[in-house]
Amino acid sequence: MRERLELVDAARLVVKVGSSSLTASDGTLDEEALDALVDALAEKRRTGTEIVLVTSGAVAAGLGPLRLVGRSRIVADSQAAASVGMGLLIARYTAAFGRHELPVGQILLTSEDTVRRGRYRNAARTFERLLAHGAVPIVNENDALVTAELRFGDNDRLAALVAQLVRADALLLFTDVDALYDGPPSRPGTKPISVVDSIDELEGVEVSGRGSAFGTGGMVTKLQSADMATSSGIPVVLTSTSNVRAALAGEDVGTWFRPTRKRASRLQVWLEHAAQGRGRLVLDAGAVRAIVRGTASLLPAGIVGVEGDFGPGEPVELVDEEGTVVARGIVAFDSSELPDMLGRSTRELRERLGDRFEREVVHRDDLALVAPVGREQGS
Ligand SMILES: Nc1ncnc2c1ncn2[C@@H]1O[C@H](COP(=O)(O)OP(=O)(O)O)[C@@H](O)[C@H]1O
Ligand SMILES: N[C@@H](CCC(=O)OP(=O)(O)O)C(=O)O
Repeated sequence: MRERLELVDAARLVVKVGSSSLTASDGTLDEEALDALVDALAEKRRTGTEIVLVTSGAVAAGLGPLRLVGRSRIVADSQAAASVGMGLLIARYTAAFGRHELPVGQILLTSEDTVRRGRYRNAARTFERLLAHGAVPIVNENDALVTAELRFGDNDRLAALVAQLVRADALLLFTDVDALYDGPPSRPGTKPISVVDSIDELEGVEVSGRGSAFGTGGMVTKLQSADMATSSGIPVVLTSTSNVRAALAGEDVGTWFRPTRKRASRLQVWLEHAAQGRGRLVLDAGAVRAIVRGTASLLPAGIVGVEGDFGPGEPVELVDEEGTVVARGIVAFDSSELPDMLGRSTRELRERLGDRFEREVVHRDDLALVAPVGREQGS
């Protein structure tokens, strides 16, 4: 398939490998599998493609040394295992990439690092510097410290966020099945799906949670990840870890998820997929229509209510009068300034309050539509 050849000379790829691919049947870290993966990635790196690796396996790798049998149900035990296991994992990756003279940099993320704009930008900067210095960033969730409320829990969606953050050309999800199947692969007669144009077309395809004792999230979170990436213009390959070389070479292995939208700016991607509004602006029906059309900025005249406490430069949700979130955007005014401005024209505001008030409340470059309406945008 010609479109897959994009992978041959891609500038930047995000590769995610699941616990099931890095764990031997006795529950210990499968060093041979890890070395084989690194050899293939290093070879790709030599051809000029930058690689960011999102790796799972910290919890699984830490269970053995702590003599915790199977996956403990106690969260604190998993966190202790992750702390021990992440050290082992990174040591192994450092040695394996070291054989190819490639330094690695460890990045442990929490959802807070993506929700806050300053931290998102900071993370993006660190990735850029690591890549500029020729290092391979190795990413996992900061399992040892993250609380239940702030947890991604699975690395599939984390990998999609990282792909957006570093503006990758493609996201590759490596797991223990060779493709997405039209039903649980263990069921006789199920068939692999080679191309997905849109996640919506998978209605009726049965996907389930984790497939092995070591994975988290199973195919459900992989499809969520593919949806996040493709809706921001990033194609996704899903296949087994044994197909790494073939996938990187653009061969027809596994499942290829086509991008469903054009590439958006980093700010727009952040607003749509990661940001959390600090407050809400309630829009009248005319303003909602103008925003959904995708060409208008939000002016004070179209706002009928303000909720929350926020300052200029912070993300807010734009909601219709029923409370449905239509878009998220960066607001230009403080929440205390807005009530006096509502429903007024910008000219009237300039005359009453001064030049600073003759401007958009949210500029159209600083806003992103939110699904389901947003799905139609820019496609
Ligand atoms: N429709 C499906 N197609 C393919 N795999 C599926 C499907 N539904 C469930 N699965 C399961 O998803 C598993 C992969 O997810 P998971 O165990 O979380 O792996 P990883 O550790 O790589 O993230 C597979 O082993 C497979 O059994
Ligand atoms: N962050 C956890 C892995 C979570 C996870 O998503 O696992 P998996 O489904 O195997 O990719 C760890 O390193 O053990």
